[in-house]
Amino acid sequence: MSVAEVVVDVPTMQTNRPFEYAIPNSLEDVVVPGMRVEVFFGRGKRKVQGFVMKINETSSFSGKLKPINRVIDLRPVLTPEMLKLSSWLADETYSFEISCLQTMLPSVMRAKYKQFIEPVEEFVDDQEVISLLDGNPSLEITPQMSDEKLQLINHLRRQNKIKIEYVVENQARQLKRQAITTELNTIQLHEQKNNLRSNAKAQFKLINFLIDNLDKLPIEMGEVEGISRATIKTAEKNGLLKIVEVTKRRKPIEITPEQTTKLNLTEEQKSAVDQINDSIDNSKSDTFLIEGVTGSGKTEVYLQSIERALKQGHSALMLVPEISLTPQMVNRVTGRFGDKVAVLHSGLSNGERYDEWTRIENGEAQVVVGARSAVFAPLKDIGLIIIDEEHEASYKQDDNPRYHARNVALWRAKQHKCPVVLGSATPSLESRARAQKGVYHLIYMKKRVNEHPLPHVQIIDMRDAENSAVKGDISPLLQDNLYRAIKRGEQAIVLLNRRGYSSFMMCRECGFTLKCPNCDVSLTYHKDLAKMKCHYCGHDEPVPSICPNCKSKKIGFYGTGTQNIEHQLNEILPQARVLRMDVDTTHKKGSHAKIIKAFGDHKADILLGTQMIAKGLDFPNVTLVGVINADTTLSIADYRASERTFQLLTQVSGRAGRADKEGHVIIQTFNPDHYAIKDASKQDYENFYKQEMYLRHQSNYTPYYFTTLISVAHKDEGQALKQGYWLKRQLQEALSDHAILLGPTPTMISRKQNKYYYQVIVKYKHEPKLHQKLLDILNDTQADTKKGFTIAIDNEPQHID
Ligand SMILES: Nc1ncnc2c1ncn2[C@@H]1O[C@H](COP(=O)(O)OP(=O)(O)OP(=O)(O)O)[C@@H](O)[C@H]1O
Ligand SMILES: [Zn+2]
Ligand SMILES: [Zn+2]
Repeated sequence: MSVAEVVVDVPTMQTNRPFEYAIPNSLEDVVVPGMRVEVFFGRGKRKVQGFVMKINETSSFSGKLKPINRVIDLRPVLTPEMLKLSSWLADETYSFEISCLQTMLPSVMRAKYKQFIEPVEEFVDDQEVISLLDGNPSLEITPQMSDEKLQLINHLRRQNKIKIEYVVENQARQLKRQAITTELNTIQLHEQKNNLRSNAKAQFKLINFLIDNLDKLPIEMGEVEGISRATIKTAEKNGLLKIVEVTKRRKPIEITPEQTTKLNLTEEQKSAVDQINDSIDNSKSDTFLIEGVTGSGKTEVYLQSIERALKQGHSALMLVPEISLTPQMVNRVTGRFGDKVAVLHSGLSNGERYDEWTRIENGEAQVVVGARSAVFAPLKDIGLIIIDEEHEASYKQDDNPRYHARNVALWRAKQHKCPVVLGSATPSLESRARAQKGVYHLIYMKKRVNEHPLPHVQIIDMRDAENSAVKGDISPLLQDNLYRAIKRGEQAIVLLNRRGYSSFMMCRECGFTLKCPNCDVSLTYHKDLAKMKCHYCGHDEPVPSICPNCKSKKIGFYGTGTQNIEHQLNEILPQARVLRMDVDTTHKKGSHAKIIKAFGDHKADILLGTQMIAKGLDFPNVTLVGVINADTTLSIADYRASERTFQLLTQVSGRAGRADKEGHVIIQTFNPDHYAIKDASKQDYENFYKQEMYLRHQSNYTPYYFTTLISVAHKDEGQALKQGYWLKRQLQEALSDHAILLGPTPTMISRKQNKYYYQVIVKYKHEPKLHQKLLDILNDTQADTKKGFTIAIDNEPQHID
């Protein structure tokens, strides 16, 4: 009798290891690693889900093992590589292995779903298949199914005669769409048309539509434009057409872009591609850091390296920040590799994501483009992993497991013996420092493609009399340049690093600001709702007309939002067409892509937006970039404030003058002498790197020190603080004198969701005992005496608030 090692879905420290279960004889062939099973867990008869990690011939346990109750999946949902990765990830991120396993699953398999068996096309007439399906087109798999039947299913699946499909319950219906078709031919349709009464205009139009599209039928109802449902129904009654159900193929790439071919590489591009290809050819897991100025053509380097990997029979994975997953970027990749590409991002429905996942898993798609979680794509034999805009904070997940996609990519590259390419115009200090030490290979791309010059950048001091005298936030110089760019028929991008109409309300009489009663953060005015809203917990309340504190009427908005700037632009340049892109205009699915397309088609002159417009966009007609308030990111309470400011300004400046016309950038600031702003204006990453490294060294920050942030939370503030001190004492025991321990301090937003948060920060260089100590602390917080507390451990936090 074989034994399965199962990680159960009980996220506690005590259960954070595999448990042994007997595989009943009837399931002997069915159970394989990577499948989910149902088992009884604990003393009570509690049914839980678990992942089969391993199968052994014998057990190390002397007593009687409980048997596996039933299998949940009839095929493995995780590859052996993913199983191995989960153990490493759990350790690396101080998470439970079960959380890591769940994270790697496509979301459809975490939701409520049904499993169906369908025949593989060539085997529709196979006798065994027919008898299994009982003559039906598909068969639902239920928990009541007999083991014999499961074995037969498994047998047929291994022979590739049937396939198993997952369908999310509430989406199952969406898979079927109504469509129209007809049994009449062209001649018969023309006859019908001639028989119509002269006033039957709608029917006339419908018949014409059928005649024109005869070869495309059946056509989904939704795609029949300008013809009402009633018209279709009437036609159906008259025998003109039939309404049928069709299965909608959920494919996220709707427009097939034009096929593109290799560009002739520049010297710098060629040198980069050669180095990467050499590693691909020799199966070396090297890490390259491409430090390439904006517009230096990094994407072409990625594409030609991917091509090499494919040519060698490998697959390739390309990660981009969620916000850069625009049709522009996706088209560049699909334009080159067509159907071989699968795209994964959060805008997909569960069904779409499942379809893409399946195409990757069965080898149909060999190139994956996706945001952070695509790093878990079940690709086999990876030949190259690319991380574009490698400095982006969004590659780190904010909740458990707090993994960094870069680290996961490096782990996978070792398994697959393939290179990793990190690319950015503004690399993270960590990566750049690693390249300095020779851990990564540094590749410079210092010139823009075709010798296009970098944009000319002007810094505007907003403290100057001329600028402070203007009503509003747009300096005379920026106004003038916007006017002239538009007059020349060119386009401009205006960046404002804020959200909402005005960020918060303040009384100019007593200084009172309106705050969230739960969260201790300022409430934000939302014009669409005409309400004040909390960005953390969603609390909202009406806009006050008098100060709740001193009853003065001088309470008003403070700060500026994109809607306000849009209003100002409309006043100053009434002839300019402005497109606004921020959280409010992009929350609907697909709206982000629509705005970018409209701007690309020159349906607007100015693209105004928050930091989401700063990266990756490539519009040849944009010659002017304006930054309204460069200082916002400088004032965030985080040691990375300068780095973030430099990155943002360099990236957004890089949107100007990417093609034949020269670019011009105007940065408005109250801190014109700050090095982050000055270096960004020269696109001088190397100088910024030197200065910032010096300051990090002075104050013992990353990359000179490692950082771990541990936070505790409790409903009672006193309890949270007490726990913070307990945490500190625990850590002190394990750490040497060289480590730096900060806190406990309340976090800036100390009352998120009605809980008080206290945090302790450890800065260290070499502390061999720290890792185990943190695991022990996690273990201790599971004790009954610690009920009501939550603890979070964040290795190398991306922001500290
Ligand atoms: N070898 C080449 N010949 C001609 N045009 C090229 C070549 N390589 C790239 N380009 C074009 O140059 C432009 C800029 O390239 P790309 O967008 O890849 O730059 P990038 O390095 O990714 O910049 P950013 O960091 O700003 O996103 C694109 O329009 C691209 O099509
Ligand atoms: Zn709140
Ligand atoms: Zn007041």
